[in-house]
Amino acid sequence: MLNLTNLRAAYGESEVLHGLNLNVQPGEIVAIMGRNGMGKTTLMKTMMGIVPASYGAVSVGDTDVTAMKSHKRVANGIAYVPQGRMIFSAMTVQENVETGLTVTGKKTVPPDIYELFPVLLEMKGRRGGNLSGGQQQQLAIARALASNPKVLLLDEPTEGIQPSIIREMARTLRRIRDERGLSIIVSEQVLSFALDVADRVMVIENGQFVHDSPRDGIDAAKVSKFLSV
Ligand SMILES: Nc1ncnc2c1ncn2[C@@H]1O[C@H](COP(=O)(O)OP(=O)(O)OP(=O)(O)O)[C@@H](O)[C@H]1O
Repeated sequence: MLNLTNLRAAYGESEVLHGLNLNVQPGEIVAIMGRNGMGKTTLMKTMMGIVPASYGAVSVGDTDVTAMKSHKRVANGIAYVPQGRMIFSAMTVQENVETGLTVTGKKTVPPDIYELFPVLLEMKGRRGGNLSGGQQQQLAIARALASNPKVLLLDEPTEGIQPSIIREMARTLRRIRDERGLSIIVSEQVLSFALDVADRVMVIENGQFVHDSPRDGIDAAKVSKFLSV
């Protein structure tokens, strides 16, 4: 569903992604793990078209999106929950979710989105900035789902979230995958969350994938070693 081919990206002269290859199947959840500064956010931004690829390709299904601006990528089925969530704090919960509808031409939020996140329905008139961290994360996921994506990208969704909510988030993401059949790519530093949520775990180090393992039978100690400083 999502394919990266020899993907490279740089900030000025400094190359950060050194030729990444990845093939994510429809309905597959892939966790990309790595320490701070290893390139996870840059990879997310390059898939989303916020950072341009300097070489290689990003495609969704049969569509090559490498040359497309971000909003066109959204229209082609990629949705993004950025690190730090980037909720519009002065807008209401409902207005935040509605911003995700733009590419669909719909005017109202489909009820199944609020079914996934009942707390957002309760709070739909509240300002986004008044929600807790966990609720804001739900809002950011709801907003991303409003564009009806084929591929959902989440950049370190557990950052600043309590452990009990993190477990719930893993369950919700699997439910979203089961109900909608979409593919999910999540960048992460918390191994327990990655093992809860993902079908496959990759490790990125200095802009290269250094480990790729199915969740079942994974050598968790080895992955953990990559993550320790
Ligand atoms: N805007 C930028 N300009 C120049 N260099 C950058 C920029 N953003 C990131 N970098 C560098 O690119 C490398 C990868 O950073 P990136 O943010 O992708 O890592 P990360 O794995 O997401 O880390 P974190 O977990 O801290 O978000 C780092 O060396 C970082 O200093």
